[in-house]
Amino acid sequence: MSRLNVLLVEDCEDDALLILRALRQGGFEVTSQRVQEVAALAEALAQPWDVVLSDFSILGFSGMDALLLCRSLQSDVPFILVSGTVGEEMAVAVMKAGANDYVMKHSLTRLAPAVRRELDDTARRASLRRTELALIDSEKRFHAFMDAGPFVASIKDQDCRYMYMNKGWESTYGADGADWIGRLDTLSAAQLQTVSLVSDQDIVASGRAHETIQSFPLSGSAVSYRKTIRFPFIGSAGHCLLGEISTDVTALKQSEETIRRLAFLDPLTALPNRRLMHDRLGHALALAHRSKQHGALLFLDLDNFKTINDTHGHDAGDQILKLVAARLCAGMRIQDTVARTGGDEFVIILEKLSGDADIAAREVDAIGNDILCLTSAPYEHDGVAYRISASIGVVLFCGTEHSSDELMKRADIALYSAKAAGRNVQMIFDPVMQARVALRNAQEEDLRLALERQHFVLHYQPQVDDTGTLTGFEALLRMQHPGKNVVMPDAFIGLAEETGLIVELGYWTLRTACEQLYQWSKLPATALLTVSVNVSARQFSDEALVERVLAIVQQSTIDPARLILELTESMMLDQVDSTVVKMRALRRSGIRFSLDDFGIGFSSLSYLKRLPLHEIKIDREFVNNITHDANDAVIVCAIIALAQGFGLSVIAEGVETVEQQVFLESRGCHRFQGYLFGRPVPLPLIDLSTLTPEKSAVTLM
Ligand SMILES: Nc1nc2c(ncn2[C@@H]2O[C@H](COP(=O)(O)OP(=O)(O)OP(=O)(O)O)[C@@H](O)[C@H]2O)c(=O)[nH]1
Repeated sequence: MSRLNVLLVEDCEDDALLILRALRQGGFEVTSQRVQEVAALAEALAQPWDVVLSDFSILGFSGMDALLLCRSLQSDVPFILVSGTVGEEMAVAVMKAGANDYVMKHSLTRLAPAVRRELDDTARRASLRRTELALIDSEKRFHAFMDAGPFVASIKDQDCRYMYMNKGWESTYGADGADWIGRLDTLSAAQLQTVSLVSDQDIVASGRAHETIQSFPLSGSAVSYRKTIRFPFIGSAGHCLLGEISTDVTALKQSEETIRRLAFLDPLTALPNRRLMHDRLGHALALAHRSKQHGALLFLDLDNFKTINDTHGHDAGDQILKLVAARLCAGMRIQDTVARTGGDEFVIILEKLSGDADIAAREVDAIGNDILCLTSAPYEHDGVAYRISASIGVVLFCGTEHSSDELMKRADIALYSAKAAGRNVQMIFDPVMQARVALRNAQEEDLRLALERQHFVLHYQPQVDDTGTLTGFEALLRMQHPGKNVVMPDAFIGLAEETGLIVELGYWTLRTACEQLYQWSKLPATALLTVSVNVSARQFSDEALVERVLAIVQQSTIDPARLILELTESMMLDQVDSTVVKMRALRRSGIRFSLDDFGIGFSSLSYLKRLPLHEIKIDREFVNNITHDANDAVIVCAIIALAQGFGLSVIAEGVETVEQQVFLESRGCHRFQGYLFGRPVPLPLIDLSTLTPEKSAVTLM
């Protein structure tokens, strides 16, 4: 039994009972309300009903009135006219006005089936309506989504004609979508190829998705990049449709490009960096192997580039590096690689040289000379002219006999030789070079170990005044491996300078000398002795020099006035200003300075004026000859007069004979150092036992 909630518009109670009975007999479990006035009908229609059954002639209003009221208040409820009197014509009019059916009172057996049918129809209509609404809603959502997203979308039919496009499509292509519905795309096969696309027809035929990154100019702006996914799918009619979604990946592509640049290009010159150079070298080796042609690897390093930075600033240095890079690129062939691998280092890879080694060497030689010429031509930046040269190390290759690492090592060795040969030259690698470098490396290692294992000692050479009184010592560095002979500085200082080890060696010397000075300071007889220590140019240019020297002096608790640092003239050449600043800072603490080897270098009176010196040391070269070379004698006299003029102390080194001493004394030099008074000797050989505070006298054993 199905439930039925009936609104009965009937003024005859008997008829109403008959109608309800017919419904129950027809299988309904009926609940009902009967109305017979318009007001009551309107009130009843405020509630939902399954069906409205209405007589046609009711007291005071007609079935037509009931129908119209019903439609205005509940448009969808089934309305069935149940009447005994209405004529055919009226019945048709009522049906046209929206009644669902018409049943005569004398054939009420029709009523229940008519009601059931109407209930079914109403349910179907409601379901259809719901589907329709859902569809409208879904379509609205689809459009809202497709138009709001940052992408371009379109759908084409099985003939590849446009069926749909979103707002993104319209704005990207600047076209009205409506004009394109039903049309085909107009890109030719060649155009499709240039943007790596296959035709719509091919995609439909293959049934496979196609994906690509497209780059094309858009709306006059720079190049934009779009990723396009085109995929076939089956539409409602079983046809294969084509969907296309493109997203703007410009920013992504730009980021990728930036990452690529950072990873492989040198940011200053935009040349390939070391990593990319390595990769290109690998390819060049493979090519040389296949083609049996030679290639060459050139390491180029600018000469004394540091001077440009120091004199004109880092920015000017950068500009010169860029100009050098531009010249190198302009001077090379298209197949060659120019890379920047570090500060002022460039690498050039030459490919496709001759298969004959001699000819290839001549080719490289010519190219290398061209590079030397083009790099050494003057540069101009900001109205200033710059000159710089380069040194080049070259290694030839053919095939993959040597790894790229080995080739780079060899080019580096050749470059080192070019630098050692005086710069502004190119050197082609040869095995003798390699042996020399191996030897040098071994010596460097030896030096490093010697420093680490404390295989250095200080020898002390006395300095005396004209009464023969010991005034102090010069501390002199020697290398001494256990059980071996003493090695003089000439054998290792050059290498120590080159490798930078001289700096640490210098601090070691200073520390050791200060410790000794402290030992002497504890005894009254030796308390006034001074110690002179040589400081190399490289050490003096150490940023931390002042700090470290003061720390050593402080730690050893010596009187700084007993320490004399010996500088050479040559170190004034490049960096007078910074040297003066450092000297003054140390001078303030009491440390004194002696100018070593005076007279042999580029002595300038202006140094003597500017430097906070305490003493000038006359070089042994002049002292040696003073008794038999008139020129040297004149120079020595001038140096002594100069020192006196500037109020500086003067000491002569290399004094070996009494004649020399007498000469010097007669000219006003009263302090001496030389074999006449004592050779440099290790500490245990110095006997200070006879010294008294009044008159120092040193006996050398
Ligand atoms: N302006 C600038 N200088 C740099 C850059 N990278 C490194 N340098 C400097 O380049 C110089 C390279 O010096 P080196 O090659 O060791 O020495 P050099 O003065 O060229 O002398 P030689 O090579 O021995 O002839 C150093 O002073 C670095 O500080 C850079 O990107 N810009």
